[in-house]
Amino acid sequence: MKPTRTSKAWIREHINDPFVQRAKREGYRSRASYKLLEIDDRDHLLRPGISVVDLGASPGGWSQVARQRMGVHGKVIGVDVLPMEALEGVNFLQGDFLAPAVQEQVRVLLGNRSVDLVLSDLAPNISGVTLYDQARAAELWEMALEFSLEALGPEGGFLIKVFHGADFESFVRRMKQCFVRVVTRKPAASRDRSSEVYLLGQGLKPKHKG
Ligand SMILES: C[S@@+](CC[C@H](N)C(=O)[O-])C[C@H]1O[C@@H](n2cnc3c(N)ncnc32)[C@H](O)[C@@H]1O
Repeated sequence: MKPTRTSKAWIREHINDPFVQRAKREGYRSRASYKLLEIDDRDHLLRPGISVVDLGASPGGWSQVARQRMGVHGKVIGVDVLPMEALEGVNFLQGDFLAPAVQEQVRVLLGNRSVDLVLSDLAPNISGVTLYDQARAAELWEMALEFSLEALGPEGGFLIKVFHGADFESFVRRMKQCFVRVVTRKPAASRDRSSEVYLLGQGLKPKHKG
């Protein structure tokens, strides 16, 4: 297929992107690694020995950062509908996170252990139909939140990528109902023109504690 003008512009921008070049040099699988590195520099989420579930893990940039910063101890479970090349110290599950059977597999991998940190960089494929895409994204946010409420320990954290748009404000309100502390992060590697931001919730409010 002949590349369109927009896809050519995207490829040019991608190749020239300083974070893409840096990721290549430094051995990260995606430019997204720099988003988590910056957030973690500020919020100190990744500590040795914790257990982390990385939703939307492929190609593995966030799981790499988690593993690096946690050292050899602790658990990292990655989930993605796409395949992911194996990463040492990361349990990867390929499947649709919206499927109850896939969430059950994550629980089995966790054993009886509660989760310290749920990361969600989940993003649906964009169809171009705004209302449909927003609804798909909001469904993923809600599922990731529901999973976190059930899986996190009382002091756990939940970092999620969301987009400004129809469901944004109501999702922020939901986060504030569930977590003691909710902050917004927009790391430098998140492009200015992108409506994405990251929400970080920490500490479950009493009615959500297990
Ligand atoms: C922005 S990418 C994640 C990049 C990753 N954090 C990294 O650093 O390499 C978003 C991912 O979400 C995944 N995804 C979207 N919907 C999903 C679903 N329902 N279940 C599992 N993964 C999904 C996509 O396949 C894609 O790999």
